[in-house]
Parts: sequence; C-alpha cells; structure tokens
Amino acid sequence: MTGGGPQDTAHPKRRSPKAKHPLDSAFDFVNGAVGYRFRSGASRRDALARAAGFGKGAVPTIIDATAGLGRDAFLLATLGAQVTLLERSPEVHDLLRDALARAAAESPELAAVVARMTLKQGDARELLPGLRADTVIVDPMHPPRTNSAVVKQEMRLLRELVGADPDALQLMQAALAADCRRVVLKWPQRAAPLQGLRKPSHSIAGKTVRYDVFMMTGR
Ligand SMILES: C[S@@+](CC[C@H](N)C(=O)[O-])C[C@H]1O[C@@H](n2cnc3c(N)ncnc32)[C@H](O)[C@@H]1O
Repeated sequence: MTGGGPQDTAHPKRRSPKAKHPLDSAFDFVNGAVGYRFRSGASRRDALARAAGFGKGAVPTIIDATAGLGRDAFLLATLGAQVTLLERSPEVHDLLRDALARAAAESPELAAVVARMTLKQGDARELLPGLRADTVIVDPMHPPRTNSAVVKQEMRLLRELVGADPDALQLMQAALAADCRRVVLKWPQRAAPLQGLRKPSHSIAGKTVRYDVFMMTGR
C-alpha cells in the first residue's frame, strides 16, 4: 500500500511542529523510517506479517500486547488488520495516542490505517482475559545490546522510560491462555530463550529478531 502521495515525498524529513518530548521523534508515523516504509508499501511477505498469520486472502485480527512505539501494530494495520494495542506505561500510552492522532490528521490514507488501531492503557496480563483475536503479539523489552543504530537508540530511550520487562514470561503465559489461535513472541535472534517457556510451533527469522510462533491447537 502506498500512503502519502506527492506532497509527502516532497518533504520526506518534515518534522511535527508539536514535537516536544525527547521521544516524540520516535513516536512518528509520518516521517523517518516508519513514514518511508508506509509510502513505499508494506508487504505481507514481511516476517512479522507471516508470523502474525497473514496468508492468501487471510487478514487476522490482532492484539499487540506490548504496543511500545506502535511500529509493529502500525505495519500490521497498514496491511489491513484490525489491531488492539495494549500499553501499560501511561507515559508511553499518551505519546503513542498523540502520535496516532497526528498521523490521522496528516492524510486520509494514514487516517484509514489509524482507524484500524485501538489503543488501550493497562497491563496486558490483566486485559488479555477480556479480549479475543486471531493473533496475540508479544514484544517485551529485549536484553540490552550495544548498537548505535538510530532505531536501537530509540529503543534505549524507551527502555529508560519503561525499564526492563522482567515479567515477560508471565506475559507470555497470559498470552498463551488468551482466547486466540496463535501467539507470536518477537525475540532477539541470538538471545537465550525465555526460561520456562514451552517450545514454539515454529520460528520465522527476521533481520535481527526472530518470531517464535505458538499455535493453539483445538481453538
Ligand atoms: C520493546 S517495546 C515494544 C515495541 C513495539 N513492538 C513496537 O513496534 O514499537 C515493549 C513495550 O511493551 C510494554 N509492555 C511490557 N510489558 C507489558 C505488559 N505486561 N502489558 C502492557 N504493556 C507492556 C512496555 O512498556 C514497552 O512500551
């Protein structure tokens, strides 16, 4: 899908006039890497999309249990999925809510994507039992790495805001008990598995992360 049109490509580095928080540029669906990816078209062949259950004609409903910067959810909504985003940090939730509002005001194409995204504030471990979807995605804060890439720097800033996620295993257990057909854990390619978690049904390799897919048989 291409989103922007000529007026967007003419100003690829335009910044939001309302950006104030140090992380505001990270919460941005109009400019930067996310905006570029949107304008150049998301693909169902993307590792995340395949892990989430996009197939020939299949568009899953999705719960993103760890919304964060909202990038994974935005990509999946760009591909047509209805996505419920859960974020427990009130500050991250508010930054994301404002970024989505800015994106929706930017163009009808972005507004259509944002309309498929429902953001809720709260701990996914408590919210998941009251929700249902085809797929639940879990992307906790990953173990720290020393990498100077901009996207990693944004994740470092996010980590300063929300800390580590030492309860990732409990979140995965809540996801595996949720009313869904599959759970996807996004995890660094080389990191040790979460201690105590059962083996995935299969894994899909991304560039630096892998997507461990847990199929819920009989649901
Ligand atoms: C690594 S970031 C997710 C990045 C996201 N996938 C993206 O594309 O931008 C992890 C986020 O999940 C949130 N989080 C961690 N555990 C959570 C839980 N139990 N419930 C809700 N949010 C949680 C953290 O506050 C943090 O904002």
